[in-house]
Amino acid sequence: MDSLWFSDICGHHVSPFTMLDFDQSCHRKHGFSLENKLVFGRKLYKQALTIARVVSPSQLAIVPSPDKEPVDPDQNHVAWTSVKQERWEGELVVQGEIPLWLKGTYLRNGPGLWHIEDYNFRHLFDGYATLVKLHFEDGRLIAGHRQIESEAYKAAKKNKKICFREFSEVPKHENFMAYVGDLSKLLSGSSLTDNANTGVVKLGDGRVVCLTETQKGSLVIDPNSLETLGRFEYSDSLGGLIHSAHPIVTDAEFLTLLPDLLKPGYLVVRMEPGTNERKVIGRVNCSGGPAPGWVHSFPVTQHYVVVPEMPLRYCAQNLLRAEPTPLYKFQWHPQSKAFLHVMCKASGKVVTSVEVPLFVTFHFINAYEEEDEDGRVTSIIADCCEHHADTSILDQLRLKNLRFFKGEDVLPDARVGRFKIPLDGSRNGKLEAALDADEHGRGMDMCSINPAYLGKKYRYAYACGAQRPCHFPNTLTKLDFVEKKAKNWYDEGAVPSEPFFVARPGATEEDDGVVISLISEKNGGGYALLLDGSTFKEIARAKLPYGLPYGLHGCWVPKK
Ligand SMILES: CC(=O)/C=C/C=C(C)/C=C/C1=C(C)CCCC1(C)C
Ligand SMILES: CC(/C=C/C=O)=C\C=C\C=O
Ligand SMILES: [Fe+2]
Repeated sequence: MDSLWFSDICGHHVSPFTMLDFDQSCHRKHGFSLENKLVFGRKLYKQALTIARVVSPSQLAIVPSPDKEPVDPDQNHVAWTSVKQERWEGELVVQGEIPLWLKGTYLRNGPGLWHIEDYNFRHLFDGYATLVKLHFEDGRLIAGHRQIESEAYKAAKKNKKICFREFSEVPKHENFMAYVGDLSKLLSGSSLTDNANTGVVKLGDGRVVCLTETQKGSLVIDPNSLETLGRFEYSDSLGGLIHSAHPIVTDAEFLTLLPDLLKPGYLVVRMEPGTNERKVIGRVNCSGGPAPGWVHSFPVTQHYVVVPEMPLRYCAQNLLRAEPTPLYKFQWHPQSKAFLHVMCKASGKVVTSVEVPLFVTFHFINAYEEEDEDGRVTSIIADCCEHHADTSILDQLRLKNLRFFKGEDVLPDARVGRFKIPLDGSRNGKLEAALDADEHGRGMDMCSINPAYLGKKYRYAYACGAQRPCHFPNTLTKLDFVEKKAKNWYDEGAVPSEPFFVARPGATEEDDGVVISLISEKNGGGYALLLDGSTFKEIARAKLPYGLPYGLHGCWVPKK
């Protein structure tokens, strides 16, 4: 095996020999003018004063101790253990056969480093980004991983402490005045993280960008060397601090949502390949609640953008807090209800806003238009990985919960939630399971589809399901929405990452292609796995020199 070995995460030189038993201890408003910023500033300042009144300065100075690393090393699954070293690259030995048509690079991003010195992070989403590549060519596989050099990561390494606000972590303040100073930095966004640890997308112009929920956390990377090339600077003046972590990216466009926390609503924006300028398609005002619902992702059809308004809403007070709340930067507002808004992509007009049953989702799977016999669009179907309107999944993703699996069946139930949005002016939409959730063990998240079916009527989706008892989705699952059946792949004790579908060039069947996943094994090992998109049977696997931490979302960069 040809391989390059680099220094470990703390800068010590590591040889291939010492590596395998290396010890862990040595891991973004429309015209957001200055005036708006000042209004936002005043609002936040008032909230800060309220918090300061109820919490004494000494309490503000104290950040509660993070969750401790597990004592029992047997419980320390590699999926939840910081990546062993900064970077590695090498060719893998392949068992089985990689189809010769598979030419390109699968990239996967995720939070792979959950400690700085002896400070252990709290939540899965806090980790500093680890980018993984699997380059397929001529039946061979070159793998590699590398830490993303965000300002947040570099500063943490240099100063040996967290320096920016992460998902649940806030830099420790020396005193009350430092806390107030940090609040003013929050207004400009300068204290927010740029730790691009959620997804990676290939823009129509070829640039590859890693993303998270803060706009400043949009970082351009080189898909071959995995080097961080710099920040993706949005050249427009839309302002704001956060956006959806999952833009819809095709060769023709980049669509995303910018939540407006001041005047609750969302801007739907579009960016053309070769530009850095987002243009506003339209604006949706929220139908309920004090703030917009969290928009980690959203679906599109061929002519419409569906804007979800989930009752799990952003919460300005929680953004300001020095210590995490049970729902982190969010708050559950069931009385504010749940809505789906449908915007025409061409005109920017909101064609309908319907109330739907309460729901909780991170990930929309796909959406499409239903027509009558005259070709008129009568309704929209939108599918998501739905957590039964239960926010407890966010808590389940705390590292202490992920690291302590003692065989209890504690993964909250989830299903494929299928929304039906009538376009006849009715005020209510429906939400039902697209298939019996027992087909996939009542676990459901981390989904992909054949990208050729984006926004169109589709039959298949790939996701992670559950073989119970479990505490985290542990199967790779192929969902068939016509037969209402699922095929499941399972390896005892292993944690598979999001199954990613790559279509065979020239394919005419929706499921003609392969599904790629990276598996973290219970013995500390790991492997890249290829399943046949149709049969869902294994066609190849390749062992990595050491197991990698769990990762989130990926993209495919075809070889030109
Ligand atoms: C990894 C994942 O799925 C989600 C990550 C979410 C992040 C990093 C959210 C970060 C945020 C801040 C750092 C402050 C502003 C609010 C919010 C977007 C939640
Ligand atoms: C890993 C995950 C949910 C698992 C639930 O069953 C959600 C990840 C969200 C971020 O991309
Ligand atoms: Fe996601």
